[in-house]
Amino acid sequence: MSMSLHQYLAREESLHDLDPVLSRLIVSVSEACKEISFKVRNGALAGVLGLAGTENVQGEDQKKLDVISNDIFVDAVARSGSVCGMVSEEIDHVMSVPEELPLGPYLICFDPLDGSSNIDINVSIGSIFSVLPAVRPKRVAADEDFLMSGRNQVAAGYCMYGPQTQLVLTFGRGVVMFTLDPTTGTFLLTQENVSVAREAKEFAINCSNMRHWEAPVKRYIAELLEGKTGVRGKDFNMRWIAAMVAEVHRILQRGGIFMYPRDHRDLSKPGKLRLMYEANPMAMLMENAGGAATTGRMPILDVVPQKIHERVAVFLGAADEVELVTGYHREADAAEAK
Ligand SMILES: O=P(O)(O)OC[C@H]1O[C@](O)(COP(=O)(O)O)[C@@H](O)[C@@H]1O
Ligand SMILES: [Mg+2]
Ligand SMILES: [Mg+2]
Repeated sequence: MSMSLHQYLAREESLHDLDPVLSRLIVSVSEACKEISFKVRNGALAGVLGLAGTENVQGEDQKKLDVISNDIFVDAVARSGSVCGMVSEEIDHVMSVPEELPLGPYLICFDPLDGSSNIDINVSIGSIFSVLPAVRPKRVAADEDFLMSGRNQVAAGYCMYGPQTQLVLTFGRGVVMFTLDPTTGTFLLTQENVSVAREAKEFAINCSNMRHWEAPVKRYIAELLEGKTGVRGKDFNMRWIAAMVAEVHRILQRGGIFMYPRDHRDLSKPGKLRLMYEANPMAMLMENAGGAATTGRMPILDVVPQKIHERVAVFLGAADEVELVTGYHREADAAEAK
């Protein structure tokens, strides 16, 4: 009989002094994910497909499920009594906890629904979360409270709504996976010690942006595409699910590298993905699974954000591949500096 999420958290509390308040936050997140999962499963029957008719702070069209998932997350987390501030992809400002609810010592950042373009086509989507310590817990949270590097994360994870609903979690002591038992509504531990091999034979990148990439990315991908006949001397396969959660999940299960590089279209945007609720939690999971995660120039977890919705270039997965493409950036930058 597998261990439930509650039993796992109790074990962590006794073995590793996991803060019970942090446990409670994770339980609240898991409850939010369960509720989102039920809505996703029912799709059109629950009236959750299609556009909401609004835009988020990133100027993206919000889907109904983006808005619904955000509301579910905000409500569950605020009521947990474990946080004193929330940042969501869908809300431009930092959210404080309402007066009538208790405050806790943590901050949470989340992407309530990742892979939005997959919602209406019944392909895997997910939710991503990152937990930070609040330096000074206070009733009115401010942007500055959140502006610390991802190294400070005390927990991170995602929930994937695919053929199965799976919750993947790290407290900085390895990566564990839970699968939602749909008959009992319980998350059960299905994998411990998740690890990513150093080598890879699969890569994921949106090749339609190739003409906009920087030279080191073009070089790296060209070499992968040359396969056995090129400098790499082996063939690589390619995948693109268009949901970071699903790409990361595949890498945690069978290896590979995922990339969303910056490009030359809008130099004010250092990438598409957002640091605080997409890149940081996935980077913490990768490093805890023995993989790596960089911006092409530095470890993602060392980036100190200037703003809560900051974007960043992402290269994550198999350590050897991430090191190689990061080295290509280093070489290109050094040549340019000469
Ligand atoms: O449109 P593209 O280039 O395929 O981008 C897909 C990427 O955008 C994202 O969907 C962005 O996340 P949101 O859906 O939360 O905005 C990533 O999950 C994914 O990797
Ligand atoms: Mg996302
Ligand atoms: Mg999203």
